Amino acid sequence: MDKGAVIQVNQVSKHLGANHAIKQVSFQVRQGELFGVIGKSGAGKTTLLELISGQSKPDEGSVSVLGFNMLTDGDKLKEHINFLMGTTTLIDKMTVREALEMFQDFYQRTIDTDVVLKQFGLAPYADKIVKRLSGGLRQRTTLAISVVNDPEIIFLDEPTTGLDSQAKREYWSILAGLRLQGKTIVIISHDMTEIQYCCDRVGVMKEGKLVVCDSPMTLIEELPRGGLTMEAVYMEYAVGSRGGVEV
Ligand SMILES: Nc1ncnc2c1ncn2[C@@H]1O[C@H](COP(=O)(O)OP(=O)(O)OP(=O)(O)O)[C@@H](O)[C@H]1O
Repeated sequence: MDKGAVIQVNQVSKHLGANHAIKQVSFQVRQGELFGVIGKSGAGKTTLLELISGQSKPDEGSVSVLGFNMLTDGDKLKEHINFLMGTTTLIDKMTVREALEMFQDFYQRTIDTDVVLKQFGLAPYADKIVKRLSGGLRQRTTLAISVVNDPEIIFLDEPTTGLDSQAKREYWSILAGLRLQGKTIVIISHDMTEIQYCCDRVGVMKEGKLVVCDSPMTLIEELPRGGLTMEAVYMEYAVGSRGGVEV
């Protein structure tokens, strides 16, 4: 693993039924990075996140996270990472505090509930039922859950989908705070504006391949046909004909 890399993915492939969902993907994520994964629906983003967070195993290739080999040391890694899916259904009927406490039980190392509530501005809502909160506060609750074990790496699958602009801004400002604490964050998003302004680097997926991976600014500046935004990068690599380029 390169110095500074906390995630190292080497030539990873994964089949899901008849689908070749991930095709020889290689990349690294460095310590403290906010790393975005983008691509069309079905491109393989969630499957990739599941592979690097230890939720599933590759058919070929290797994944090393924080120096742990995911094939042999997945259980040891659990304490050091957290994986947040988009849904809040599981915690809908609980209070915010109950939800945090339930997830704390999964880990040996945990942060005090009141500290987490305060950090995420959730103290006034601690005894409210999650389902009755606004979308922004619900997503803030799920993000708070994702730090209960003080993880070094957090994986987020489309956490801001459905949020209004203000709630998105609040969400990303909390992510920026977590990054300042040195946490590494890998996030899937369909919102090219938030990807452009908030991520350190972005990987673009197309049909199971990682077709390009760099900082948003570099990707924009090096667009072969020009363009000023991540939207143009998305159209070029995730949708357009350059989607077959290997990195
Ligand atoms: N359990 C499964 N069995 C068979 N094929 C699957 C399974 N889960 C996903 N796939 C297929 O694997 C491919 C990658 O799916 P994946 O969910 O990773 O895409 P995605 O980029 O996350 O899409 P979205 O943006 O819609 O969430 C798709 O073609 C999908 O239909």
